[in-house]
Amino acid sequence: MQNSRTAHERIFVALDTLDFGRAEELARALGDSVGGVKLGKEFFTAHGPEGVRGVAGGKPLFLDLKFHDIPNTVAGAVRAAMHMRPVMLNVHASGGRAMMEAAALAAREGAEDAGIERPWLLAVTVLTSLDDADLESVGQRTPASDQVRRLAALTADSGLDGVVCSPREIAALRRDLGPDFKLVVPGIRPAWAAGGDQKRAATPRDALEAGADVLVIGRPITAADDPAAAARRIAHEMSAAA
Ligand SMILES: O=C(O)c1cc(=O)[nH]c(=O)n1[C@@H]1O[C@H](COP(=O)(O)O)[C@@H](O)[C@H]1O
Repeated sequence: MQNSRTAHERIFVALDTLDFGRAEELARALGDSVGGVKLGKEFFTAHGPEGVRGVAGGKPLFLDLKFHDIPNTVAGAVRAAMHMRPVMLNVHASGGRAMMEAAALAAREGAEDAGIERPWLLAVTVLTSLDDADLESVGQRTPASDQVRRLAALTADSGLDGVVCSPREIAALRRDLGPDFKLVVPGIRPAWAAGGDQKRAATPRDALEAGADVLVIGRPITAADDPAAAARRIAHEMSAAA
């Protein structure tokens, strides 16, 4: 996938719903206001690959299935995912180097088999819904910001294109890993939107200024009375930062 230039092209809208009709309607209504759609575990578990192809249509697709398993299993899943023609796909960095290397090889070979351009292969670092106290409760005493940097370095070393991180870590990762490493960023909350379950969040403008490549935004757009207007408002706020 090419790095997008205009603000709205950098937005991938998260269509987190079980309702196929609603996802289709949102994808249609938001068509020109965003750069692409993100379909993840909620929609995929309900509607499978066929549902994903149906909703994405020809739009750029971020397939967010966050694979995390032994290398052989993840490689097979990545290969199968290529038939949904994603431009971005993710695994969990905490699956480790061997898993990520297997995923990278599978993405190269799978894309060739499916006759598509190889998607950006990304690794999720520390979920944006977790803070330092949550990490500590699962035995992880390193602060989220340090853990994200550690996992992002491992991701780069394992040959992936970039990471999914929170807006709070963008600046440090840009310094650590340079301008070409892809930073795809959920946990985006305009000042006028509800925070919900996102704990490491920031505004679209701050995320863009810090150096995000793509912003993943769900409820601030999809739960708005007029989703297309909300997406345009966010793109406008981002343009002010560019
Ligand atoms: O990989 C992701 O996309 C992801 C990683 C992460 O750390 N945090 C996170 O929120 N996401 C996804 O980004 C989207 C954010 O949606 P909203 O919180 O509604 O804006 C959801 O679909 C999440 O599954």
